[in-house]
Amino acid sequence: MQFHQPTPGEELIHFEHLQKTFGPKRVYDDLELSVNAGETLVVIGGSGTGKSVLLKCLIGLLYPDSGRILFQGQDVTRFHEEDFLAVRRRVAMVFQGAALFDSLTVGENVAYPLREHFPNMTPEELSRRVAEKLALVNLPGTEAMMPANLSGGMRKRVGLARAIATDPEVILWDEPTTGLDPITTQSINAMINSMKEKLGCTSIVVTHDMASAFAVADRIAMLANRRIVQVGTPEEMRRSTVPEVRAFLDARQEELAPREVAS
Ligand SMILES: Nc1ncnc2c1ncn2[C@@H]1O[C@H](COP(=O)(O)OP(=O)(O)OP(=O)(O)O)[C@@H](O)[C@H]1O
Repeated sequence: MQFHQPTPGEELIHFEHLQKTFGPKRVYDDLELSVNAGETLVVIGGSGTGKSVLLKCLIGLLYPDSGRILFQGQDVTRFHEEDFLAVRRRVAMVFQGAALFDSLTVGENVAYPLREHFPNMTPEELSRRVAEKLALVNLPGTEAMMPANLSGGMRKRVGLARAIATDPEVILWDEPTTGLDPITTQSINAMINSMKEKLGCTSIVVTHDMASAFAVADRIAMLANRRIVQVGTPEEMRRSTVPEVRAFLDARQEELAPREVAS
């Protein structure tokens, strides 16, 4: 499967009339969403609304019941496993819990997708690429460390280095800041922004964390009632009058507001 180098701003991904059920549970009715090359699109929505399922459908871990998912105009829902290899080289997923192989060193973790996608890469080239990606996530020289000896934030960054090892054009971030302290959260936000600025990557970020959403988003899409109810810039979303968006943001506002302390 061949894809061309996307031009910034062109429509890269289009979820079209997507329907998905799990048994009696309907997750999407008629979901529509476009993602443009070079942008960071954040998907927000309540728990269980189908944010992660959207990412999994894009890389073929799940299939929609009907509708299409166009990647540069090609319908990935019709792809066979071998075609998805080409998609997965271009679209990398950073999983919620970093999902490192605990028995492998940091360097071997980052080299893993390179060995899978480029079996003929020389050991020198492998080491060079691994060192380059670890430096990009501010973990230079950590190749020999074991995942068990890393902090949560470092594990996330190794997970990111592994995800970007194959130089993907698109990065999917599933709850990248969940469970992290404010300082690590900031460094992950900075990482998302720098992937766009330094490497021109397109990102889709799924998150509950509105502070993080506003820190990284070019556009925010809100998933509710089995469809995307609004897509807009952070400013447009802040001023939204769409009831589902208002209710979601107002609830988050209360969570974020400092609590009054009774004297
Ligand atoms: N493989 C699966 N088999 C059955 N049901 C599933 C599967 N994957 C997801 N679901 C269901 O689909 C719905 C959407 O799940 P999804 O993980 O996308 O939600 P989410 O919006 O990412 O939620 P959260 O924010 O809590 O992670 C949920 O009801 C979930 O239980």
